[in-house]
Amino acid sequence: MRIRKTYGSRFVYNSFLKLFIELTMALNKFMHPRNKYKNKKANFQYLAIKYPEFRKHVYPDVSGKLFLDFKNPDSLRQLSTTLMKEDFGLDVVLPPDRLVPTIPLRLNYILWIEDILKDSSVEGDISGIDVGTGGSCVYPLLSARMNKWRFLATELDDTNFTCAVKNVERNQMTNLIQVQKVEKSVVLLDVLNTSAATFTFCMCNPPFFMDNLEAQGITNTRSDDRPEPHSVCTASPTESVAFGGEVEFVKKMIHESLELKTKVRVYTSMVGKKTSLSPLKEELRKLKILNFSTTEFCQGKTMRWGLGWSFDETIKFPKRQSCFTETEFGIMYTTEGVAYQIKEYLKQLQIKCEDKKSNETKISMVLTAYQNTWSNQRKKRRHPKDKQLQEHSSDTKYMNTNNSNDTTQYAASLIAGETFPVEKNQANLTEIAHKGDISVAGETFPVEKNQANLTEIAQKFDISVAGNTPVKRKRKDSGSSNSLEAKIQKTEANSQISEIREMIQNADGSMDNIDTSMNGNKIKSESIDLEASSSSGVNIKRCETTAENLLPTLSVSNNQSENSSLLKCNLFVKQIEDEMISIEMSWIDGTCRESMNQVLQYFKNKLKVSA
Ligand SMILES: C[S@@+](CC[C@H](N)C(=O)[O-])C[C@H]1O[C@@H](n2cnc3c(N)ncnc32)[C@H](O)[C@@H]1O
Repeated sequence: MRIRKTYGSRFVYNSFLKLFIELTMALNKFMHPRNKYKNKKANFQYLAIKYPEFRKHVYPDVSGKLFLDFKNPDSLRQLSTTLMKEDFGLDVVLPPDRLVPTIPLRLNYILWIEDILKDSSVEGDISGIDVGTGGSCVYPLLSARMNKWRFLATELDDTNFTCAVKNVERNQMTNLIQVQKVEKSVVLLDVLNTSAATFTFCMCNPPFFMDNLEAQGITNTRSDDRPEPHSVCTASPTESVAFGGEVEFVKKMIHESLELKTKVRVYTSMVGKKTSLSPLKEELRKLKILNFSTTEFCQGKTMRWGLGWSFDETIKFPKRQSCFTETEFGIMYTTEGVAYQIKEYLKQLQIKCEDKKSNETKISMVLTAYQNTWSNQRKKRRHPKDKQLQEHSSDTKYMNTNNSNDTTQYAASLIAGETFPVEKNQANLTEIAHKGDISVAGETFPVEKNQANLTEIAQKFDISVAGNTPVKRKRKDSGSSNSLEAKIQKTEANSQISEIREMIQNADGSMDNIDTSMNGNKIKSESIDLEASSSSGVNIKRCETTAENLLPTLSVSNNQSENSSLLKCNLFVKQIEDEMISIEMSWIDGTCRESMNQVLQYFKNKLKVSA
């Protein structure tokens, strides 16, 4: 999994943040357990030695490892034909400019049908219909080879039809597979109405796009900032486009099945988009077809979904097993899964979470936090002693002490968390300064003059810098330095630096424009704009934080009233594309807007860690 981006919306200043979770982790481990490619990746080295045609499509890297260009349709075609030959003994020719079947993914579908039949105790002579078999005739050929199932394969496209017939003949399977040319308007009816034959199941990989514009990617829902797909789409418009796309195609199948009823014992179809499942399930319910089920097919970086329904009560669909119900912080690529995981984090953070109206593609909740439990987590893990210090801080803030040295020492400790706070402060600041210019009280200190800047900044923050200033110093604005408020502000100032540092570390990349302004003894962080260069970068924009805002973060108060909340915000987990989930937060109320950034950043780090 990859966490791609967070950003503050432009239309509401820092009130809306988004985190995209792109589901690009290899899905192989979620392949069907009997899929032969689950634990055995294709061995390009071996295949290149054995098949000269395949050899032409692989390239070695510097270490000698062979690669295939998944964006080259010819290479994909060669890979599929080679795997069919090597692993199934099938001689298949795929027409150019037509869909190239991905063998491991096609196997997942066949294995699911095997499961349905097994769970329903369907044995003996098995016959299936493959609606739109393609030029490869891949499902019938593989199923006939694996299970000796008989097939009626239909095809609309002339080129595909001719090619499918030849592939069947080439493999001497005409006794098991019959390919039939069909007309556009119907899916199953024409084929079955004229015959008394019954079938055990039907399967279909429908044309997925609703029109040529969608096929060309002009009107699809893919967001601009997503990376290019891993492999090229090889399907031609004639085979990939149908009016209304896959939803209308499968709906037509559902309606036709109402007429055909048990002439086919199990109706199934694959869909290429998860969002297609909801309207199809709705249609089934509307038509009172209640014996239905869905499944997930996972392979490489691709996911597809299966939908099955039946009018035969003896048909039992295998218990739905989501690829992503691995809990306890194994990533789950569904809105429910991500929401579940986020709730676990919220529990750990003691952030109140109230569920709001949700549906399959959008889960809503309202979060309320009364104290900052998310900052400096890394440090807390590394230095449990700091926790004591922080607890100590919570206590001391109620103590009316005049010992400003203690406060300074503690403030330094918060940053350093070590026995030698001064050196650590230096390291912190150096690290921040190295990332870019630092602006203090409206003045910008260029990155080239780090050392000079550090001394000056340190004075303003009341932080000692090794070699330049004494270890313990008093703030210049002594008027407030002895007061409780000053101590908290000072502590928070340092804590704030620490947080910035942590954000920098967490963002996995170099930062530009760290702009931390100090205004007297108040911190005003006008803009923390962290743009990481890495793909898992974080871009947290425009956050406004003042020391006054931050004060409640130290109030580890027993009085957690709504009014004193540090952060109250909406959180939405949304399925925005098949392979993309977003976590969005929008501000409702609270005393520290920056905290919303921080909590989102916390999720980002945790999700990444657990991926
Ligand atoms: C997405 S392709 C799937 C091909 C193949 N089954 C596979 O999985 O690789 C869809 C196929 O359905 C065919 N097709 C479209 N409408 C059809 C219809 N009404 N009846 C039969 N085939 C159809 C297309 O020509 C195309 O070959």
